[in-house]
Amino acid sequence: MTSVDFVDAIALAKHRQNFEETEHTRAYREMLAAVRGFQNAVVQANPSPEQLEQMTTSLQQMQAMLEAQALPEVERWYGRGGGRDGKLQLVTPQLIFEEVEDDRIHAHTTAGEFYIGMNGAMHGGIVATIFDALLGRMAAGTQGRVCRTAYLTTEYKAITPLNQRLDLVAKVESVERRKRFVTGQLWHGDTLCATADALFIEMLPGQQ
Ligand SMILES: CCCCCCCC/C=C\CCCCCCCC(=O)SCCNC(=O)CCNC(=O)[C@H](O)C(C)(C)COP(=O)(O)OP(=O)(O)OC[C@H]1O[C@@H](n2cnc3c(N)ncnc32)[C@H](O)[C@@H]1OP(=O)(O)O
Repeated sequence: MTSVDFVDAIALAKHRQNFEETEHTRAYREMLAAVRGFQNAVVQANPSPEQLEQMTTSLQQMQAMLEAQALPEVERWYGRGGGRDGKLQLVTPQLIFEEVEDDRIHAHTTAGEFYIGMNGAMHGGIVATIFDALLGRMAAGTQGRVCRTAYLTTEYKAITPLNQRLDLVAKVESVERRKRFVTGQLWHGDTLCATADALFIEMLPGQQ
């Protein structure tokens, strides 16, 4: 099968749900953790000209190595492995799922410096991205329903800190036909930093 066969979102999701945790994929997870560490370090340093030259050369070499092995989406490990430790992805800080029920999720995360907005606060787009991932997972529920975001509204109530545990709560408020209305909260201790409400639509066979 090629990526062209997977214009159908349900078929693609179903195929990608079969993900085996092996030593090899654990090593991939570790590599992604190293990339996160690198991202955090790279935003914090002003390297010397020599260090920059060395870094650029090494990075270009690694990029070429990976480009030579690029695969269609359907075959990639990236974006899969959605267990307690969340998916293998880099677009949000790692989400750790503590409890996943069909109408409620408790999760937590800690965002490194890479996700900075300004003055120690998390970037607002990242807060919204965390909610998209969390509420998308909520819409999927325990059945793994394949849904897409129709809208997502985020309210920023207090600065979301970096490098500190953040607690995430998601809830299904109501369900009408293919529509799932879901809400989310992002807490730092007793401080409610952000809230979201969203509508997710369950995909029909044949939809992308
Ligand atoms: C056993 C364990 C298993 C575990 C499994 C784990 C699985 C984990 C899975 C995942 C976790 C992570 C998940 C991440 C999630 C990320 C998701 C994204 O970011 S998706 C990218 C961004 N979103 C888009 O690109 C969508 C673009 N929009 C569209 O494609 C369409 O508009 C779509 C599909 C959303 C709806 O189109 P239509 O043609 O299918 O449906 P129509 O008829 O238009 O709408 C259906 C109903 O919804 C309402 N509706 C649609 N959009 C609305 C809106 N914006 N506001 C209000 N109502 C809306 C309509 O009025 C209609 O309502 P009425 O049933 O008639 O009452």
